[in-house]
Amino acid sequence: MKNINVSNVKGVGDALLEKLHMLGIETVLDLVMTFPSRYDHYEVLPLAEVIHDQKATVAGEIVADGVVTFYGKKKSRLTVPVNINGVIVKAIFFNRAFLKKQLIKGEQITLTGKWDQYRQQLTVEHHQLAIKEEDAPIEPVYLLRQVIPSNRFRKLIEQAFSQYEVEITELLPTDYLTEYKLFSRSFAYKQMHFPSDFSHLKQAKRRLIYEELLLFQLKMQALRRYHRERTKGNQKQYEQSTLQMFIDRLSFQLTDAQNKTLQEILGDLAAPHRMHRLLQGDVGSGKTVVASIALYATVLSKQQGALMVPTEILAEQHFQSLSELFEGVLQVELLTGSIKGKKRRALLDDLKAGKVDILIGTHALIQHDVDFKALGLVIIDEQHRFGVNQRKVLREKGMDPDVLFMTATPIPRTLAITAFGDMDVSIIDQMPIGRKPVETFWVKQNMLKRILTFIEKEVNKGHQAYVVTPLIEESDKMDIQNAVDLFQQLSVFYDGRIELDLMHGRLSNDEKDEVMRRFSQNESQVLISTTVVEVGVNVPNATVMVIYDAERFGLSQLHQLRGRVGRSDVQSYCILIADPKGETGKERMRIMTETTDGFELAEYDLKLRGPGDFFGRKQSGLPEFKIADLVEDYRALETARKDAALIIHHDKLTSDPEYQALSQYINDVLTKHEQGFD
Ligand SMILES: Nc1ncnc2c1ncn2[C@@H]1O[C@H](COP(=O)(O)OP(=O)(O)OP(=O)(O)O)[C@@H](O)[C@H]1O
Repeated sequence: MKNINVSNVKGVGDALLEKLHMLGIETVLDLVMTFPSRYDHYEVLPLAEVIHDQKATVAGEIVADGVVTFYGKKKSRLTVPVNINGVIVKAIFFNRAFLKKQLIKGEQITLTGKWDQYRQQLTVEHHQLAIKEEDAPIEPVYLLRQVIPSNRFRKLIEQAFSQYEVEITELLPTDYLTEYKLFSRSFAYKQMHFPSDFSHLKQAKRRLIYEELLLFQLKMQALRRYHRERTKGNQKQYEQSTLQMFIDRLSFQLTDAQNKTLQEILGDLAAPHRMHRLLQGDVGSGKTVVASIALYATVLSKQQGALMVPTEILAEQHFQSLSELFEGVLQVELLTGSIKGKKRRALLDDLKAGKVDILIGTHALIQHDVDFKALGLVIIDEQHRFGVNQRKVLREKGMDPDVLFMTATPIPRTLAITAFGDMDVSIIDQMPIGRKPVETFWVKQNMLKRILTFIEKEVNKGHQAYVVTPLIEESDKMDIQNAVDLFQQLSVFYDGRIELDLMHGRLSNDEKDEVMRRFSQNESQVLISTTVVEVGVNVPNATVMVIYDAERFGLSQLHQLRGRVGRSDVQSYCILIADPKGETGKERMRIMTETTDGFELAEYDLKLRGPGDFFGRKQSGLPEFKIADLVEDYRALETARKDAALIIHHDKLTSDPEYQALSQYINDVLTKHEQGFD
């Protein structure tokens, strides 16, 4: 079925084929899987309530056999007189002369069509013999972008079913159908297009949602198992005691959660398979140090490590902190887009010769001319799934290192098992000891003076502050203007009492580095910035985060920004300046003041914005489901996940004919993966 070209459906000529292609329909399966976007349902109305020139459903009794008249080439018109609520109405059927035999005197009939009050006639689109309220036809409505008329499309689907229904073979083992009381696959598909009634439609959807989620979970889990069992990693061997000494020398003790995740990661490094793991932890929970230890273990086993981050500021910052951490022990280098010419050449030579132990950078790290001597571990920080393609690039370069993804965005469980279902996941669910939750306030613009005075007080205590200006999506220029204006306003207010600095995307990299250096060494105390400081910036001495026009940000983003403070044991504050108009906006500000738990905020954000928007505009890595909805169908997702795990680990998959279709599906997934097509 999958491979039958849609041109095999009777009636599909070249012109129609082209239109179908425009709709992305290539195969018969694509066609029958183009489900209606909604269903119209017309209640049976008394004739007196039907409005002229509008579509409605009425019901009555055929009072005489119909009469067919032919006109033009092959065109016909069948007129059937029907008594509807005591009025004799002409029911007109165009080009369906064959109905004459069925629509005979005395039959009860329900009709849907356009009503012409003056001619007392109804141009019928649907009809059904027998009258029952609940029998009013449910009309599928397709999203066809006016490429193909709906009627034509419906006919085409009917035709596809009449030719190929038997080819819609069952995927699920019979046990599943029985246990969950699911429709068979072909029946469910057919009901989606031609529902008998709403209860059938619901059941058809239920079946297809389960199927879609199960296949997806099977794919993710098969890939996960593949990474664990079928890949050959480079098993790392090193002196445990040397690593332990390094951990003992840190200026703090690892939290239990850090220790646990570290053990999981070290376990992967030592194991024969390739690591494909996500390290998740709320802002400031201490992921970077765990990553650093993993990098150290890699180098101890005579391999190289790479840390890839989304922005140059972050690359620079990690470079600084890892250089300090490994001073005199390891060779740490930085590679970003702004390192060019001779310097870059020399760095790449050293890298190839194995003189560099750890390379930190942006995605410049995996450009074609960057070759490692023995790359053993790549850590990819932030940006959901942006690493997926990177992994492919690495593989194409002949490198297949262990990969650890890190994210500070707490991802609701539903999304995590969907977006990251093919990975092992380690979670740091605990903050370093002594951290106090950031106190958050929501204020209006007219409180500005008080806020600035508050900042000054904090600065006088030796602390620092960020002031973040709004993100205006349409214009980068306006962002900067906002920041510049604010900088001037604050300069006037503080009148030289406080050292201020300004950071935005248009500064050169050297200028950005200098601004960050000054702020992190407390040479400036207030950093006015656009959102470039959002992720990862670590200046533990900063205790105040002021966010302008906070209503413009998503909750996750606000949480990220707030996470720039509260990174030591000193009490920190976050001030949201916002004047949201709607109730939802107000609710969002309120919840920010009520919780500092990233997971709680994420769940809330998901409900508010839906899964598509959750990760923001960037490519999210979330699959697009045809009918399932990650929020609504959460329970089905859980069931599918459990079932997929059972199926994957069951020997039945290879031996039992009932499981053959699923087994084939998994083989296809893995073959595609091996060929690099996923
Ligand atoms: N166990 C610990 N005890 C005390 N301080 C710690 C501990 N672990 C990390 N830190 C410190 O906490 C701060 C935040 O740690 P780190 O930058 O690793 O967090 P992160 O999870 O990467 O944060 P983010 O996602 O916000 O960038 C750093 O200054 C780090 O030195």
